[in-house]
Amino acid sequence: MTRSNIIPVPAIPMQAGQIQTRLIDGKAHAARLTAEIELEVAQLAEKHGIVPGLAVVLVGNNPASEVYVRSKIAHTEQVGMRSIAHILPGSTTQQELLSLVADLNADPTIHGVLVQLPLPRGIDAALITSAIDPAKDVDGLGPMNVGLTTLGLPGLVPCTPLGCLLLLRGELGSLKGLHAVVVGKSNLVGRPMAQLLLQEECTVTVCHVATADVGALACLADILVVATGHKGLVRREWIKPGATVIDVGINRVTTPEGRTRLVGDVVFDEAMGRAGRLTPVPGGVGPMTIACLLRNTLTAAQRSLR
Ligand SMILES: Nc1nc(=O)c2c([nH]1)NC[C@@H]1CN(c3ccc(C(=O)N[C@@H](CCC(=O)O)C(=O)O)cc3)C=[N+]21
Repeated sequence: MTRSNIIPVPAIPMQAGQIQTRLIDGKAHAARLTAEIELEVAQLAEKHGIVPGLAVVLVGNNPASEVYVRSKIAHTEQVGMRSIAHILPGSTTQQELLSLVADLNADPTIHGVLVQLPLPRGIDAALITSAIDPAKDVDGLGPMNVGLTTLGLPGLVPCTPLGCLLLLRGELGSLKGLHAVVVGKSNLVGRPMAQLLLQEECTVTVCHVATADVGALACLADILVVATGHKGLVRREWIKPGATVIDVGINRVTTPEGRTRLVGDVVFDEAMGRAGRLTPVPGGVGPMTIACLLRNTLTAAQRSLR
């Protein structure tokens, strides 16, 4: 028997157990951002008589989407902007949706257009996002804004990745030279996130569903951004001791008591004491997504003056 069999060598360095994980307070970061936005909205009204208008389009009845849309509308009004909800039945055709988007594009009182995803079967999401005027594409998901973001040029940046970036900058300052691992390659989060981190001069690794050993790459990350929608994916061993972990996952689970609650993609209890900083779910990325939507709507309204 070798010595290591008698005295078990801990898989984790001893100090790792002593790490004090700092929770990243997304609500507090979002509140600061929102206060700035509120001020600029007031200035825009005073100097130019403009009230930023956001149109939120929801097709079909997805209970989770309805909650987000209500929340978006409430926040928009809190900062003094106007929001217009278009709630359409699940039977809406692609043509009907395209024609609504065309009307919103032509409406000078609307500065931002957001079509909530996912869309019902039979509607091509890429076609719809492409139809939104790039100047009003506050989700930043259309080809023009995706291109601008990728080139590092000023356009409209997708809200969730922008929110994650602002959290990272706020917590860490410069991200230059850090190794960022992004898990997930969705158009909504993973891909734009990787582009923004590249812009910050991070070394970026993108892992996805076909990656052979995600854990082996994840544990090299100084910054680990997880956006897969798989609860329990990220275990303790996947996290480099002291790393900053951004959990974008939102998964609804039912507790043994029959209540529903939200969990992320990271096993929270295992990340505590291992990560240096960690975003909770809820209260992490979610509030920043909403704040960034308001930021983008304000930006679109400000640019409409030029
Ligand atoms: N075109 C489009 N743009 C989106 O930005 C978009 C979308 N489609 N489809 C769905 C996802 C999801 N999403 C969230 C926004 C806020 C919270 C949020 O505020 N979450 C709170 C908790 C909310 C709760 O308790 O249910 C939190 O994490 O603290 C969550 C999720 C935007 N999305």
